[in-house]
Amino acid sequence: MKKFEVAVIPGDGIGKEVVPVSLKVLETVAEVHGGIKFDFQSFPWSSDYYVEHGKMMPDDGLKILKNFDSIFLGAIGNPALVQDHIALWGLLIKIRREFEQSINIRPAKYFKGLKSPLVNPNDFDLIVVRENSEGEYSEVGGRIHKGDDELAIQNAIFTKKGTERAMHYAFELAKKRRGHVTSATKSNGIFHSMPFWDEVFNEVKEEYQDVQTASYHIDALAAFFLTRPQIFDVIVASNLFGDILTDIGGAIMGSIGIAPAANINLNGKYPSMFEPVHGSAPDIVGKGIANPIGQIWTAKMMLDHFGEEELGSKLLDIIEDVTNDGIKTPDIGGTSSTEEVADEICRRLKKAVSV
Ligand SMILES: NC(=O)C1=CN([C@@H]2O[C@H](COP(=O)(O)OP(=O)(O)OC[C@H]3O[C@@H](n4cnc5c(N)ncnc54)[C@H](O)[C@@H]3O)[C@@H](O)[C@H]2O)C=CC1
Ligand SMILES: CC(=O)C(=O)O
Ligand SMILES: [K+]
Ligand SMILES: [Mn+2]
Repeated sequence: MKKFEVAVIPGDGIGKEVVPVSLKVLETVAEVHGGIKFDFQSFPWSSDYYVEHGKMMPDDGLKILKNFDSIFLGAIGNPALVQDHIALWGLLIKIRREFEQSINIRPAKYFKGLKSPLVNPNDFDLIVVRENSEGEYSEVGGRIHKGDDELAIQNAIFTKKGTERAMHYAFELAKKRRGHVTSATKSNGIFHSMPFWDEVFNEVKEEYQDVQTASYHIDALAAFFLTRPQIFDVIVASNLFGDILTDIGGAIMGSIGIAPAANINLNGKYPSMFEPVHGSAPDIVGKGIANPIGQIWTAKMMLDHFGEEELGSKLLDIIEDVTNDGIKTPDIGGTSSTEEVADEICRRLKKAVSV
């Protein structure tokens, strides 16, 4: 029996709704598999925790998390309680950085039974490799003066190592897929970092003669996500560009509520973290209508990470079938609740394996 110790952080808002039902799905996966077991330990670190303790997680929070095989996270952010940058940097971004989760992979594909807002969505199947530890997400800079003379400086950080690492990951991934990498740049408007990004991309691509490449400015690339998403295989992007592209990736599938993500630690020193692309969705919290698919698909990525690809792909097939059969939440045109969708996925998992 293989045992996986998973730290669970539901976080804020709908994180607390989609995480529990996804754990039920994972329990069902373990049950039908027979040879794996999950040991979940849940942590209440969140904006509510901040209100009580003045911090998003205890001082030894990272020390506690370090010993787990992975982290399963919902979403962080409740702007009514804590300013967003304090909340995110105090937990989500802290974990990504301190645990050297330098890559964030975020797939998007045409999904059976989903109504894409695109008139002609074609059969797209892409994955964004988002640099996850530097770039435009940075604490470097500052603010001075008050009033009309106030100014803010925000520095973006692009290291050769970090940039190369993201690109190598993208090329290796492309070799296992359709052999194409697109670089998201903006070297016409951004004077230093993006010409550097292009140079590194041109260097790295020399090492992968069998992989085709393209490079587009982020503005045009974002538009191509809408007009011709089928041209993309792997897209490598900086932290901010990747963030923006992947909300669009969710949207063209039919809802941001479906899109999954994996924050990958490459050096094996720390656990990786699995979370959906979406946030805490304060506008729908408490209604029981949050789409659990992003979180469940994220669980599938965690299964892949644990080497359980076969069951992972079965789970994704089932998610797609359930959607296709109309058991879906309102964001994708259904009338089912969060719980009903997850329960149906569990029911079919049991059925698929028992026949
Ligand atoms: N990784 C994380 O934990 C992230 C946290 N946030 C935080 O979440 C809070 C809300 O941010 P927003 O910009 O509104 O982004 P959001 O992703 O939470 O919501 C954007 C829109 O998508 C909808 N939506 C999101 N997930 C859904 C789901 N599973 N099912 C159905 N509809 C869904 C929401 O109802 C909303 O209309 C903020 O505090 C923000 O900082 C935002 C993005 C990522
Ligand atoms: C913070 C955020 O929006 C993300 O990581 O996707
Ligand atoms: K999230
Ligand atoms: Mn985002």
